[in-house]
Amino acid sequence: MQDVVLAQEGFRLTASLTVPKGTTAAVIGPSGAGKSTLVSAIAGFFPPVSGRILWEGIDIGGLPPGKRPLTVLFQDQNLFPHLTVAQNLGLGLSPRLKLTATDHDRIEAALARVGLLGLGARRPAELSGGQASRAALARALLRARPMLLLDEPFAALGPGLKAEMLDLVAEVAGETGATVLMVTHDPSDARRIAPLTLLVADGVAHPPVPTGALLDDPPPALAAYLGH
Ligand SMILES: Nc1ncnc2c1ncn2[C@@H]1O[C@H](COP(=O)(O)OP(=O)(O)OP(=O)(O)O)[C@@H](O)[C@H]1O
Repeated sequence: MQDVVLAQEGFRLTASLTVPKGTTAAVIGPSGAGKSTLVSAIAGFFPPVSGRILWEGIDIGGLPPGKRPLTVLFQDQNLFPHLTVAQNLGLGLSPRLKLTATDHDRIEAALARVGLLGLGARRPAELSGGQASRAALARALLRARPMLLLDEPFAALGPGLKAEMLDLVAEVAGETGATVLMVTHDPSDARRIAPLTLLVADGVAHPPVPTGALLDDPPPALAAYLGH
């Protein structure tokens, strides 16, 4: 992000930073600091006032969300309620759901990977919150875009399940070489899978720094947020 300025009423955030390709970076900072806004801007849902957003040196700022080289996972509203779970996953492969036999096999494999084998025929309303999160993650995995943006998609899960999902993200990101940006309120999420962390506080999205060092010796804005 080059000299990016994001603003809405009473709120302004600047970002000049680079996330190294293929790494996982956590995004942490106080509530209302602008973490979700930052992710929305990268995903193309929130236009910056100024500045450029580049992927591999190419300005993606003019592209609509669906054309950007990324998948974004939010806490809610990831699944279409009128489609089955399998069809929702299918959207990760073909936006018009023109699916081949191979596609169906891949969908089954993705469901198995997130522990949802046999639930493909259900509608999202017939899943628990945790199962819905896993289905959304499975679709993101099938989409296999170079960048994965996570805006607390696992916040509603219990600690064990959340850890499992994080590990799955790390595993798949490792396999595919994806660059991951993960908004979280839980420093242990960052320690678990993100070598780098990007602090959003006081109107600035700071460049990513090594997670352990940042959390062990936090600057004042982060220390206050962490309750140190
Ligand atoms: N639709 C909106 N209209 C006006 N202001 C908004 C809107 N959405 C968010 N804001 C404001 O923008 C700022 C950044 O919000 P954002 O959701 O990005 O913060 P956040 O760091 O993700 O917070 P949290 O950790 O609580 O989710 C906040 O001051 C918020 O009040």
